[in-house]
Amino acid sequence: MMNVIDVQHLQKSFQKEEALQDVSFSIKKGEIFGFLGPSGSGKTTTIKILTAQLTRSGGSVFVLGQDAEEMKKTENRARFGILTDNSGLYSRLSVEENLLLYSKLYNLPTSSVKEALDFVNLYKDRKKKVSKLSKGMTQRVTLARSIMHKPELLFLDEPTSALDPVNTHHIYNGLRKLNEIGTTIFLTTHDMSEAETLCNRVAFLHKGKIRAIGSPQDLKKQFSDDTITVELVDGSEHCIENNRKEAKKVYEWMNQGLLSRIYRNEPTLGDIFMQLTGSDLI
Ligand SMILES: Nc1ncnc2c1ncn2[C@@H]1O[C@H](COP(=O)(O)OP(=O)(O)OP(=O)(O)O)[C@@H](O)[C@H]1O
Repeated sequence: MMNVIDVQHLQKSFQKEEALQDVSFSIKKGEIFGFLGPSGSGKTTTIKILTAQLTRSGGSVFVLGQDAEEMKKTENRARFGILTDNSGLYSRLSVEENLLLYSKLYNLPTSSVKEALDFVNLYKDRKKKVSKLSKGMTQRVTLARSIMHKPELLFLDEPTSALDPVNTHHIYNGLRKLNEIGTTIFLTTHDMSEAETLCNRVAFLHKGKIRAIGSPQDLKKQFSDDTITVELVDGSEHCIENNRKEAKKVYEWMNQGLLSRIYRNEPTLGDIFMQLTGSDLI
């Protein structure tokens, strides 16, 4: 399958600081790929390079089959959407007026405005001025704008950082639907549960370097210590090895009707990140 994004040995320096060092990864069409890292690890810098807002210092970067620098071109801008901190909305205009302006820019039918507002659960607030919106609402308007033209590729920089759980859930459902109709999604986050809920694959970024890459399930398997926790009806917990010898113990407990719950001990993505880098994701 075609790689929608292909990054090899990407390097970016700001004056003396090396923000990205030899970063390589690729993303296939239809994937939801999570770029996970703490503040300052280089996530936004990567998005900016992929979307031609920043020039790289080294390496090769292909997006939608072309050098990332080509993403500046108008015909390419219509092929992807970006959600970043910088909303670029007109604060004196209403939510709806902002989206109408954008729909005209991209020659979209007016119906695309309602569709996008429904997507972010904001149709009832469409007449509100952007200057009067909360941070979370502003983020939802920006998200509506980034998906209005049904892009092939969507870049989301911390998409739910300002949202409450209800709206986060709403956005997750919307993103899955968008993905089902073929949009490839590249998202950055430092929220591990967000990555687990949404992403087919994730990359851990730390100090400008990729430390691990894979599906959340594979990474958990790879970093699992292969132990099992057995909870008995008296409330006691027993951590045992996942092998034949220990299985006998489990069988005995089961025979005596003492077993309450049994589960494999898997590390969370946060545990794996800590194991690899010695630091937290926040
Ligand atoms: N324009 C710039 N000039 C100088 N240094 C920069 C610039 N942009 C980013 N950096 C530096 O590059 C590093 C990576 O920054 P980046 O914004 O990509 O991190 P991030 O992972 O997106 O962090 P956050 O989660 O806080 O947004 C940081 O050390 C930052 O200070």
